[in-house]
Amino acid sequence: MIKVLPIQSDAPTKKSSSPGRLIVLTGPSGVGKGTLMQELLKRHPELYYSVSVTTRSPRPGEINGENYYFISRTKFEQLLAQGEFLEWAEFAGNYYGTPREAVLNQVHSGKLVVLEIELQGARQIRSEFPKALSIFILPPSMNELESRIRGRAQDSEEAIARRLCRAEEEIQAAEEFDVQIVNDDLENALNAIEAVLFG
Ligand SMILES: Nc1ncnc2c1ncn2[C@@H]1O[C@H](COP(=O)(O)OP(=O)(O)OP(=O)(O)O)[C@@H](O)[C@H]1O
Ligand SMILES: Nc1nc2c(ncn2[C@@H]2O[C@H](COP(=O)(O)O)[C@@H](O)[C@H]2O)c(=O)[nH]1
Repeated sequence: MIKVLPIQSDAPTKKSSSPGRLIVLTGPSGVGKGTLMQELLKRHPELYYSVSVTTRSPRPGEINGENYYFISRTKFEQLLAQGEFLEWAEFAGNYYGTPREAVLNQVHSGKLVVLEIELQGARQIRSEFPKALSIFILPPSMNELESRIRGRAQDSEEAIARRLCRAEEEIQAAEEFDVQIVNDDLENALNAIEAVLFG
């Protein structure tokens, strides 16, 4: 089940005259959001990538504080009760959330802040922060999506099935977002994102 925390309705851009802005990068698991994000950060180090909090176990090579802040469910629920998340969701059996304070501070200081998040969180940000720019990343096909998730070789069969099932649902929602980009050729997709962000 997906649950979303209601968040305050004051959009950060209303509090500052700076050009800071929230950018939402969403799309199904395995579509390549993280890969695109890494490349974007290499090309545009001025972007601020919001490191999420999760109760998922780290995958091999993932670093606490860099890929995610990995915490227990009890700790997540405590932070949630304290209103520490800008948005949060339960996805494939784990909690994920965006740290509120760090993100809003960066937006207020004039940064483009990118949230790489799943559908329910993206919807919540869109509804609470109407000036946020939202980009939905689509796979070239469901077969290609499955082979990317399998190729990553970091999820159990059960997790793969859950992610693919959820992906079907998420793709139906693509049109809700400002821009849709197919991540077929990586370079083309990157160029399309850059065009949207920087004109
Ligand atoms: N354009 C592309 N062509 C081929 N393979 C790609 C492309 N983009 C990403 N991949 C590969 O697909 C796999 C999944 O990518 P990635 O982990 O970035 O997806 P994701 O959307 O961030 O997933 P999640 O939301 O589950 O974190 C990786 O092995 C990555 O190398
Ligand atoms: N709503 C949120 N979704 C998030 C956040 N951080 C990551 N995600 C999304 O979760 C799924 C699964 O991620 P994985 O790393 O376990 O493969 C994926 O779609 C991520 O984009 C968050 O803070 N909030």
